[in-house]
Amino acid sequence: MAAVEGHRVPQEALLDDEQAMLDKDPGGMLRATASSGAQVRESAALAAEANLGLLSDDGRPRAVVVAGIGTAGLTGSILATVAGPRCPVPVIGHRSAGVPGWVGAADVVIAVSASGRSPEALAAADAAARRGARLVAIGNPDSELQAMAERARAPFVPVPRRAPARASLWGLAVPVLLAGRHLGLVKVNEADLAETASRLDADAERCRPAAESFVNPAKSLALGLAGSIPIVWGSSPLATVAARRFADTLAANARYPVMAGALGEAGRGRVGLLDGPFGGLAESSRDIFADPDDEADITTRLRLVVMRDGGLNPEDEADEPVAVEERRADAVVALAERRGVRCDVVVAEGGSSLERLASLVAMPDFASIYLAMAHGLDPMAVPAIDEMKELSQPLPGQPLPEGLS
Ligand SMILES: O=P(O)(O)OC[C@H]1O[C@](O)(CO)[C@@H](O)[C@@H]1O
Repeated sequence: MAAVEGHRVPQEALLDDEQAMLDKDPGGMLRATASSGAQVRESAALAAEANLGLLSDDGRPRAVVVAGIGTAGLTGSILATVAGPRCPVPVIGHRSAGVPGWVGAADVVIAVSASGRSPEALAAADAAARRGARLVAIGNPDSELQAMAERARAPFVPVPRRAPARASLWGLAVPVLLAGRHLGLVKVNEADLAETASRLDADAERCRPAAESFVNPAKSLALGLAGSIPIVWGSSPLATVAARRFADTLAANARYPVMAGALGEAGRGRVGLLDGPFGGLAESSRDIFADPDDEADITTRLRLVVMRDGGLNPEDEADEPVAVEERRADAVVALAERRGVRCDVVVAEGGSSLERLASLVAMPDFASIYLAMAHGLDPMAVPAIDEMKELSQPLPGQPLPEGLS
């Protein structure tokens, strides 16, 4: 096994030392995350140059499949949530190789891969072309994905790969949304994109490494979560996408086990965790006078993060009124308080769904990086992912996914 470096017990002081943090980030994860606003602008310009208009030539599709894995796969959830509950066409995220069996000429496949070479996205592009579905591909220029799109005479949006996929979310998501706009699924306009980019810039400024913990919401969220098991619940479908994103970055960057999901669903089952050995039971038996540095006294505790949406306005066309979501969010905060389970609330802001999503994603993205740093972990290099890829390579002679050779 590769040697794993870092400190099991988080070291708060590390987050006050800007140089130590930058030393722990040789790949530039903080810088890449701070470029989110620039990614929105750049990808909007790149998408405008790609021939996405081709997508609208054949009218509204029967269904749209967004194919890709990891962060690329999350762009499908973003398209679905920004399209909202009244979207006239099903938007389906497909996170394994190829496309669902029913996909045919009436459908659109959006194949997304930051590297332009994930087997999942390549197999989807190949399957879409063979089945006569309309295809659009998004990813690294001069990649296998671009070559496949060209062979299929499909539009390709070349998103330069400057960082790992998880720090390229906005660069990948914007072309997916703009493809969705050409298909009549979303109404994202230029002002929404500009405001989203500005918000991402402003959050990067608030969360910059030089800003100390008491004025830096990402550092204080990271320190709050340090040593706990985070549970992240979203109050609405949009907030749930942000909750899942936070679970992804906490796992990949900080290597924390996280539970994330929709608060509505959690309220019918998983909310029981608040009563259990890591929730209320841990809190009621905790010795508040114990020395926090005494390892024998460290109790693993839950920490709840509630992503609150609040909706754009109370007349939102959702099937569930905003007031119901709001009451549920208040309820879970009250439940946590009654049991002594610590809780953070992140509240969405902004005038469009996209900007609101950005407001729930940006600060927690930084928090996941600071949490990695508090443990002395390089947030970018994840040896387990490389080892996993290496060990799961197909053996010589074993079949590859459909369409790949
Ligand atoms: O976007 P890509 O390059 O297809 O990669 C898919 C996923 O695979 C990883 O690179 C891990 O191998 C993730 O970081 C990423 O989200």
